[in-house]
Amino acid sequence: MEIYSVDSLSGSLHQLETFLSEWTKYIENFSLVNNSSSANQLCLKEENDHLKVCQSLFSSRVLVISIEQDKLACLQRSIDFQKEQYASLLDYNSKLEQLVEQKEATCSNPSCKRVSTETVDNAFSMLLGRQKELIKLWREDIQVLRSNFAASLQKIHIYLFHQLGILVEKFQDQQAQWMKCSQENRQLRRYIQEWKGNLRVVARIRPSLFGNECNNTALRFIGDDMITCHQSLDSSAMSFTFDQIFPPHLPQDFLYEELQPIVSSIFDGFHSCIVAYGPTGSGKTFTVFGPDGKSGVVEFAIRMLFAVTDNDPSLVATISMLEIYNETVRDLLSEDPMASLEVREDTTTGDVFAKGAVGMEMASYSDALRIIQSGLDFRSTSATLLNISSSRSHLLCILKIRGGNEHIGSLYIADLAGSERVTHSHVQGERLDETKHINRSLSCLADVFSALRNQQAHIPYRNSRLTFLLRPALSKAGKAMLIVHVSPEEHELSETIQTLRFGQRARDIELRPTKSQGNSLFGQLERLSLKRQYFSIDSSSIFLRRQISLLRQQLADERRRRK
Ligand SMILES: Nc1ncnc2c1ncn2[C@@H]1O[C@H](COP(=O)(O)OP(=O)(O)OP(=O)(O)O)[C@@H](O)[C@H]1O
Repeated sequence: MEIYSVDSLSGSLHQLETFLSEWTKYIENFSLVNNSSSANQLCLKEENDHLKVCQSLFSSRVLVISIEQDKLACLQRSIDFQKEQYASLLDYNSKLEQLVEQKEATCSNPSCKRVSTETVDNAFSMLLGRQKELIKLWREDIQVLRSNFAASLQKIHIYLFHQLGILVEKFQDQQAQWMKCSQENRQLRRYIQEWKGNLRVVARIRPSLFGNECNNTALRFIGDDMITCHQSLDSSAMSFTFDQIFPPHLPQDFLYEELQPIVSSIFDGFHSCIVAYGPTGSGKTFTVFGPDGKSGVVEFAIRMLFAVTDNDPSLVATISMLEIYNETVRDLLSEDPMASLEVREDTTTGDVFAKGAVGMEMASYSDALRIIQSGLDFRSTSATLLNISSSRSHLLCILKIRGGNEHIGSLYIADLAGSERVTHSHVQGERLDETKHINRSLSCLADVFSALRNQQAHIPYRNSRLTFLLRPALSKAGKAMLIVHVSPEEHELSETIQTLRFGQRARDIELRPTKSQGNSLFGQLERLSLKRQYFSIDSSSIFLRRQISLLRQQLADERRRRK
């Protein structure tokens, strides 16, 4: 609602008063004029019109006044309402002031203050006490839990330690049993092999030189005597069985056990040979001389010889080192290692030798190592694409045992030069000539093996210097071990397969007895004696096994009793 101000109302009343006084003056003037002549009648008419205007003006003013009065009444009502509100507010304020005063009076009273502080203090200290009690209880609980935990932990430790002990014992037991069993197995296999008179063939896989043998999915080892090979992803597996397989990373010493019988056969009057065969870079020199030139097969054989000759001063051990380079035979221990030697045959004994080759007496083990090193210094090696130090010749270390003037036996250890594909090695000139000679003499060796396997009447030993010199060991009176070497690299797979095939075929060779010998009385007697040995070993191993299980039982009983 619009509220009019008091000023605007009083302005309207003032206007009305002014109008009324003007009207009175006008009436007085009119009576004066009425008293005059007719000229005054015109004037009267005008005045009459004017009066009409004034009347209408007056009636409009009256209307305004009544509106203003209404407004005034409304305003008055509003003022009254405000006044009422104000009065009630004042009343409420005074009540509030009273209350505030009362509150202030209460708070300023010291006794009242003390009471409330004490109450709060008491409540607070009570709470604090309760909290402390709770903390103490919790601490005690934690202490108990801790000691329980430590005790449990100790119990668990003792239990686990005990269990571990049992497991270790079991493991050692199993390991010993396994070692014993595999040793017996090997021994039996060796006996069967000797009985059959075969050439022993083992395979050695060198570790990858690029550290990626795990990537080679083509080669798989099955047990300790079988290897399978996939030529391509969709081809079926070829399997090769050997007398023993030496996988990569198997230390050199594992070979020694296999070598023992063949090395010791030298004292039984045999001409034996150990031949390291394989493609270039497959690890033949590593096997024969070791990485340092003194921890290979040669070093092991010499140690074995000295173990016997040291106890028998009548026995003398000698060594010769012959190199077959481009089909010429050289003596690496002679004063002129480049001189070419002739290969001759002693028709009475059947012995084959290089005429004029030095047989150096080995005074001691260290003396032997020195001699070997002096021979190796003259060996023909050179760097090729496939091997940084490739042997370009076949090397024969010939160990002989003499008793007085009598020749007892000999062992030929051959580190053959590696076969290589010229397309792979890209050799030229002198190296190409060497490669051709190497490959040709290796193929002569394969021919000899093939003739032996087929038991041909003529064995082509004389086709190469290598096979001719090895004839005593590769004949029916000889003993031989072929170590085929292969590389695990995938890009050398075809060489690997070729080498494994060569080894596999060699396994079928029977050096003795031949069919006719097998049927002879001597052959039958020999078989019988070997059979007996075989069965006596078998029965003694059964007896030993029984003894072991009995002892184990006793040990277990004793342990139980002590507890
Ligand atoms: N069993 C092994 N463990 C570790 N490294 C090996 C093993 N066999 C071979 N090697 C390494 O492989 C490389 C080639 O070996 P090695 O020279 O013996 O081959 P090779 O067959 O004699 O070759 P070549 O026919 O060309 O003379 C060498 O670096 C050698 O140290």
